[in-house]
Amino acid sequence: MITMNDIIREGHPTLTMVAKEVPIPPSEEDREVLSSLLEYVINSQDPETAAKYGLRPGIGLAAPQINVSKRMLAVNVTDNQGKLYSYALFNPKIISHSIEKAYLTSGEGCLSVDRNVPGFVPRYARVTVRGWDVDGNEVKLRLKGLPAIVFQHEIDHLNGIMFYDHINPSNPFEPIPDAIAIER
Ligand SMILES: CNC(=O)c1cccc(C)c1Nc1nc(N2CCN(c3ccccc3Cl)CC2)nc(N2CSC[C@H]2C(=O)NC)n1
Ligand code: NI
Repeated sequence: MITMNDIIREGHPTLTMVAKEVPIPPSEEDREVLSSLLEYVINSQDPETAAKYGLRPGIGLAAPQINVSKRMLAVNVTDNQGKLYSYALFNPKIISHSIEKAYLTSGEGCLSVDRNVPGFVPRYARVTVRGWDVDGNEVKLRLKGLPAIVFQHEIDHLNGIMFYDHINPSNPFEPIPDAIAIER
């Protein structure tokens, strides 16, 4: 199982690399890595398991964060209508998105960033993501709200982008025009 010792932190070169596509159908090794990402996110949200293994809670994790520079991510998040989005995908890609933006009013955190970086992170309000699941089946997701934010944060990791790269350096809390404010 993945623990915090496996998660690399900012300053590690892998976090700023563009990760490689995973051959589909996936190898047994790639399937195990993808499953371990989802296992971590789920474990980290269970208070007992998180306390037992010292896991920092997260709702998303990308393979580069465990020093595997391959295009894989896992998300386990409930939206504000109580719908659970639990996905582990190979080669996820945003194939369309809204013009409208959205952001978390509390800012974003990252398991690879051991500090608080305040500021609004502008994201697309709605995205359509296509990827492949652990069995090699194509998956297409239409996302909005917090799930859309998390997928964009994790897909950024596959392109070597950190959430704070999107924060306005001169005014981190500058209002984002016409954007949806997501309170959590
Ligand atoms: C600087 N302010 C903040 O961090 C911040 C501050 C307040 C609110 C939010 C909403 C913030 N923002 C933020 N909070 C989260 N969590 C909220 C708590 N939660 C959690 C905690 C405990 C048990 C179970 C769970 Cl579920 C885990 C996830 N996660 C992310 N991100 C950004 S997208 C990837 C995702 C991620 O998994 N990061 C590790 N951002
Ligand atoms: Ni992150």
